[in-house]
Amino acid sequence: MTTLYARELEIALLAVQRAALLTRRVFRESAEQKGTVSKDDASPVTVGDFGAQALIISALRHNFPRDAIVAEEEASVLREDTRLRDRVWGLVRDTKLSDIGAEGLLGGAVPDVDSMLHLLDQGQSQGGRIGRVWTIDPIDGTKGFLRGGQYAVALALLEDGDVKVGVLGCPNLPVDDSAPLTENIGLEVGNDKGRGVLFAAVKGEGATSRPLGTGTLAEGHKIHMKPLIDMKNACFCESVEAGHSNQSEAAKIAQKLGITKPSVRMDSQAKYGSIARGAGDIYLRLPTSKSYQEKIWDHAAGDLIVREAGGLVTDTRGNRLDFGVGRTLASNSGVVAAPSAVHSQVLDAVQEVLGLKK
Ligand SMILES: Nc1ncnc2c1ncn2[C@@H]1O[C@H](COP(=O)(O)O)[C@@H](O)[C@H]1OP(=O)(O)O
Ligand SMILES: [Mg+2]
Ligand SMILES: [Mg+2]
Ligand SMILES: [Mg+2]
Repeated sequence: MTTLYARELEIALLAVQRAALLTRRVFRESAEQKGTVSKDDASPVTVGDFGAQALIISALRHNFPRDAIVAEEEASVLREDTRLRDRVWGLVRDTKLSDIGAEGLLGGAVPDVDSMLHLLDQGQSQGGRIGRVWTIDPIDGTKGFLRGGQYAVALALLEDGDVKVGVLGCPNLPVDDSAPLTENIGLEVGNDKGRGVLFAAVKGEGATSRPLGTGTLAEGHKIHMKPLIDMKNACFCESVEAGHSNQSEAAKIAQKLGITKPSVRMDSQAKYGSIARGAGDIYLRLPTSKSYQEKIWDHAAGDLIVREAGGLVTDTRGNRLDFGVGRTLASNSGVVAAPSAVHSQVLDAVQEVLGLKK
């Protein structure tokens, strides 16, 4: 039974559920209809990212008005492009939870388009090691979202730099925790049957999974990483995008560990959720450049969910991910997530291949 952070967890689950309803509507549209624009760093953002972020911030502002928010997106593009703005507004205005009580807990509808733009800009906190900070990735794995594959709606609460609550909504993962891990690219659009899962964790209270539906929240059930008895049967997950994680180094590490199965490539923090429920075993994220700093919203929820399911998450140097240094994981490099019992063995192989051994 959840005792600490019960209210934060409930609001986070409902906020992610509502945002995921919005993203699902956009997911069904063709690539052109997703309203994709390119950001300054050349990464894509869609009407789904903007709409989901506005809904989540609205729920947080209603319930926790004093907390800081670190979110990926902001409204400047929408202030210039009124057509895009109006499409986002249409989605935000029309997306509600069917459970009226739950919708009320989130504070109900965003009143108008200007409030929506104002909400979208409320995620620019610099983060840091003091106080309560929510971090939001409204669509994690936008490239997967555009490709018709995996993506996640991610929300986490940090307190003094430590992750206390994490929720991941994965609309395209199988509901069934024991379903085999597949790449799921080019999913049949409009057929959500058997798909959609909400992962959650509270520090010290374990990790759960439940169906991500449209109605009243289902009860969560505990999930655990799979005990890895024989490394050669391990299933490891990595990014689809070769630019996000070094796939050739990952292959060398797998070989060193004696892993015989090919890696499963999927976008987003769906990888963290998948290993937390034992559908996969190991998640490696290996830097492709010295200059890229991982963002806290790309890892906070997944990090806690994996650790609460019996895993260990470090960077390639063996340090825990430090969410207290700002909007990025500036003091970390890459990610190594594995069941606690084998993490040091995996880290050893990672460090040998990357030449990090002293
Ligand atoms: N060079 C990079 N290295 C690692 N991750 C990156 C890089 N560029 C973008 N990302 C981020 O990786 C995340 C997706 O990871 P994955 O490939 O595992 O699904 C996205 O949030 C994406 O950010 P963005 O949202 O700005 O596109
Ligand atoms: Mg992301
Ligand atoms: Mg994103
Ligand atoms: Mg992005």
